[in-house]
Amino acid sequence: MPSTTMTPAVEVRDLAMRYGRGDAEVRAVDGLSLRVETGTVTSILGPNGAGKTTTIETCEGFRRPQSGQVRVLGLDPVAQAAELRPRVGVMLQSGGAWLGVRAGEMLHHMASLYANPMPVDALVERLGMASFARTSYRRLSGGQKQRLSLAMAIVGRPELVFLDEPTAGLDPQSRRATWDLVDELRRHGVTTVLTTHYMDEAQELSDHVHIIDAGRVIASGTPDELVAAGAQNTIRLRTRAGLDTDSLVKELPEGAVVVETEPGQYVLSTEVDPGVLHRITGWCAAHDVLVESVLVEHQTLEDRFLELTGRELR
Ligand SMILES: Nc1ncnc2c1ncn2[C@@H]1O[C@H](COP(=O)(O)OP(=O)(O)OP(=O)(O)O)[C@@H](O)[C@H]1O
Repeated sequence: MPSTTMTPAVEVRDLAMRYGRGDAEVRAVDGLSLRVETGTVTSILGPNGAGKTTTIETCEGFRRPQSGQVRVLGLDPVAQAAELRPRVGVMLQSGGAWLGVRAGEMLHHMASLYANPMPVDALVERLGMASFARTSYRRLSGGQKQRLSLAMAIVGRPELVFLDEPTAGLDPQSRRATWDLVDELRRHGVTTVLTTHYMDEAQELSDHVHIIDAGRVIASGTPDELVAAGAQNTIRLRTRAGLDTDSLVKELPEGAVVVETEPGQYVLSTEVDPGVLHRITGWCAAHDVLVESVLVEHQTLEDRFLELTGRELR
């Protein structure tokens, strides 16, 4: 694990970003600080609207910090954009290519902008792009655009790469190929900053995770550290939809969280002992609630996320 005294690949200090003014003002980022250590895969997770994209776009140099400071590879991403461009790869969620250009041509063009690009044909093979290399950008499916966009981000052999939801909408095989690629980048010392809505992806790939909510970092650590810091257990309860979760949570130990993740499915983050289970079933009986199933499990990163934010990632 790299030493924390090294210059971090990304350092964000007390960043604040707003959109609009007056009554319409939105504080998208509100005093956010985080570090991404060199050579790590670091995930930024948060519910919709938490401020992830705004933070990442500021790191990429697309937005100027309104207050606070951002350093990328020790440089200012706006003032020193020209110096950073050959060293940083950016995977955009959409766009970045001309509509009429063929996927393979676009990648060759991108490669030609760098001094020492990866061999394009090998990358095309690697990401399973051969079948659509001669297809024009406008005819690519969403998943094919994702793969092209990933290839464009890494073809120049960047030291640091920002991947915004790299596997959204991909089939399991392409998803696995992307994971393998991120792993290989790490083995070559490349730093990856990832946003994802898939918790299994964050858990599998990340050395470090920052959880963002309402424009701030609310928890950071390795996936294991984050889980270890939470309630040890999760109770999954299946019954009818629309239970009064505020009333149910009063039966649980202090600090417990109850979230209805889908109609009729509840996740209870709480310490568990036989008395707690007894109180839950007692509450159900008192409220005429027939329980279909109760499962007690160890907490996962996804459960920890629910416990911290009270919301699902999607
Ligand atoms: N161009 C904009 N104009 C006005 N408000 C915006 C703009 N872009 C984002 N916001 C608002 O800023 C807040 C943070 O948005 P941001 O896109 O950074 O969050 P996010 O964590 O990336 O969300 P998601 O997971 O939905 O992509 C949200 O409330 C969003 O509605």
